[in-house]
Amino acid sequence: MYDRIVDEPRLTHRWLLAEGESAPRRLREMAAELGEHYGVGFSQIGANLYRDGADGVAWHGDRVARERPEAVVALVSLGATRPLRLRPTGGGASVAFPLASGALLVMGGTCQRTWQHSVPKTAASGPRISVQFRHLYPGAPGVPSSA
Ligand SMILES: O=C(O)CCC(=O)C(=O)O
Ligand SMILES: [Fe+2]
Repeated sequence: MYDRIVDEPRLTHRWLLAEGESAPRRLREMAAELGEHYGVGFSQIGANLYRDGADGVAWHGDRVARERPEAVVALVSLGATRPLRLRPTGGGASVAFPLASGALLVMGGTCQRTWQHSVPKTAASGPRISVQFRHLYPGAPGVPSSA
């Protein structure tokens, strides 16, 4: 995701907790509680702002997947309801998850390798923020490649 080019008109930010960056308290609390629940140490928090329907993100799998056989990516959706779609990697029928404000979607197992996800552009939408929680992977910023 972060090292290759996908169509992503939207505004993004990341906090790298593993590098000692401090995210807002609420987000750190969410990372801690979700991590405890899913049994992983979330070490980075991402936030995307989709300003309107013209913002979106094209089909992709998150980079964490290529470094690990399995990965947990948890995301919390805030604001306008936008569908997050999932399809088998490379194509095929997709399934849509309309994420209302406050919805939690967790992608686990091999999902980032064997499936792709996207948030398609749409004719009209109010603003939406997606907050994602990802865990350490070798070679990630601040993580030795042997980690
Ligand atoms: O907007 C979303 O909920 C998905 C974001 C996403 O797939 C990403 O940032 O990698
Ligand atoms: Fe993603």
